[in-house]
This record gives sequence, C-alpha cells and structure tokens, in this order.
Amino acid sequence: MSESVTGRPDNPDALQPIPALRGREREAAQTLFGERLPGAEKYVEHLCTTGITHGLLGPREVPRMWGRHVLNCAVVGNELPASGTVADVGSGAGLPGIAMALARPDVEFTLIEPMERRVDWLDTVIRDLGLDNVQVIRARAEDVADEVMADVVTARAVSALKKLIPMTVPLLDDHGQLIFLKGRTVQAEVDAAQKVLKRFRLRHPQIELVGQELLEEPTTIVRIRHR
Ligand SMILES: C[S@@+](CC[C@H](N)C(=O)[O-])C[C@H]1O[C@@H](n2cnc3c(N)ncnc32)[C@H](O)[C@@H]1O
Repeated sequence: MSESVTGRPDNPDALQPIPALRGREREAAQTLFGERLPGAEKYVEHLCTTGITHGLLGPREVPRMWGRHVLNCAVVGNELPASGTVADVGSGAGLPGIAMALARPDVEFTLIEPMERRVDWLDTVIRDLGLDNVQVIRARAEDVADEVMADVVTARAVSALKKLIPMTVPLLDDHGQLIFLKGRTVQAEVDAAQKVLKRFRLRHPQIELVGQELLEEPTTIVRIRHR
C-alpha cells in the first residue's frame, strides 16, 4: 500500500474501524483530556490509520488503542509536576509523549526519537492536533545531553532499566525524576540495575500503579529520583 506521511492510505479498506470510546474508557478519557478530548480522538484516528500503515504500531493494537495505549499513557500525566518540562525518550508514535501532552497542556514536552520516518509522522500529527506544548528532536537520547535538561524524563518500551538509566540521566535536571512505563518484568529489571543505580547516585526505584481509579488495567511505572 502506498501513501504519503500526510495523506490517507490508498487502500482504506485494509484498515480496521477506529475504536469508539465507550463506558468506562469514555469516562476516563473525559476526565483525563477535558476539553482536549476531540484532540485525543483525532490522535487515535492517526494511530489507527497512518500509524498502522507506517508500521509504528501493529494492526492488532487497533481494538485496544484507547485502553492499552493512549489512556494507559495519559494517566501518567497526573504524575508530572505543574508547569514542568518533560523529555520523552524513544517516543515512536508519541507514546507516552503525545498522550501526556494532550492531558497536560501546562507542561512542555520534548519528544526524542532517532528514526526519520517516525519523526516526520510525529511532526505531522502534532501540527494536525495543533499541540503547542510539544516539540520533536530527531536524535538518539545519548546525543542530546547538551541541549535537553528536563524535570522529568519518561520512556515506554525503549530498553531495560539497566540500559535506560545511562541513556536518560544526562537529560535530567538535578532535582528531576525518571518515570518509566513498565510491564511485568519491572522488579527483575530493578534487581538487574543495582550497579547502575549506584553509579548514577540514584535513589531506590519506586514501583507504582497509576490510574487505578480510572482504568481497568492500571499502568505500572517505576519512578527514580536523584539522592
Ligand atoms: C519499541 S519502540 C517504542 C515506542 C513508544 N515509546 C511506544 O511505547 O509505543 C522503541 C522506540 O525507541 C526508539 N529508540 C531506540 N533507541 C533510542 C535511543 N538511543 N534514543 C532515543 N530513542 C531510541 C526507537 O526508534 C523506537 O521508536
């Protein structure tokens, strides 16, 4: 199938229907996004169309785009300090960066993503959503320590903690914190990262469940602060 980054696929029949917001997910989305809910709906439409055809997410993710991806990431927005700055490393299709930016218009987001096709897609989507609190840098996290200094660094599905910490700590303000979205292996990752945690003089990681009051499947985060 051919299409431009800005356009719709030539063969829209190949796409699955965009999932509608219903029941508890609708309530969660209204709570999280408020007046930006139409923007979140537009973002889901992008993810379920060009996001799939550009290979940013697999087609099997379409029916669970709200619950497993957009809402799951947006709840982490509640963990961010007011009016702060966030660097989201390895944003891919804007997860968690764009989902959080929609939920937290008072926070400034920098998405760091090395792949050109993904960066082009992100720029197009951000423009279309009219998001004025998000910028994208095309780079590897390791190469932008001189230009990025954030209150919070986030990442989802980029790397295990042991590798993620050296990649992200240089982007962090002295009083900042790392917040990574993790799955079931989080405790094993923390155990395997003990030496790295000491080397960077970081406090013991806190594993937390967030969004329990809103989501059927809350989000697991690991939060790490400087000593
Ligand atoms: C599996 S994808 C996850 C994307 C998104 N965070 C998500 O949860 O859907 C990993 C992303 O990390 C990016 N990545 C890999 N190494 C990176 C690095 N050193 N610095 C920044 N991004 C990186 C990749 O290009 C890719 O987009």
